[in-house]
Amino acid sequence: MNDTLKNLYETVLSRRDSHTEGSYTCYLFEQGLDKILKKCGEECSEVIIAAKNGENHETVMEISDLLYHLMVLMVQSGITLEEVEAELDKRSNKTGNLKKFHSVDKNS
Ligand SMILES: N=c1c2ncn([C@@H]3O[C@H](COP(=O)(O)OP(=O)(O)OP(=O)(O)O)[C@@H](O)[C@H]3O)c2ncn1[C@@H]1O[C@H](COP(=O)(O)O)[C@@H](O)[C@H]1O
Repeated sequence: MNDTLKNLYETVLSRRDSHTEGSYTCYLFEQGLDKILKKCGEECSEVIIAAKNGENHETVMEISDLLYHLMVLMVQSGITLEEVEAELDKRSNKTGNLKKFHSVDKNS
């Protein structure tokens, strides 16, 4: 991914404090958290439907939409990309997670 997500995050962050004409990101920030969450939910559902239908090109498009809207949610909530990366790095040090998840499934 190189710096793609980082660059996207930086663009979204810069939009939060600007009033760029015609910017969809500015529109989302103006609408607020409920709108951003609604879009995250919609895009998530669209990923599921596209994947279920085996439409890989469409799924890539929807995953990209979802990642973008998650970036907007992160900026809105004051969550940095570094925080997510740190959590993923922490998890990468731990393997053999199957048993834990399996026992959770059994109890649900
Ligand atoms: N990655 C994206 C991106 N992905 C999706 N979208 C927009 O997300 C919207 C979602 O489409 P929908 O049909 O679901 O929603 P809609 O009906 O248009 O709008 P709603 O009323 O439902 O909110 C579309 O308008 C897309 O253009 C994005 N808009 C912006 N970016 C990035 O943000 C940057 C800045 O964009 P602006 O803020 O528009 O300048 C861009 O250069 C991109 O890097």
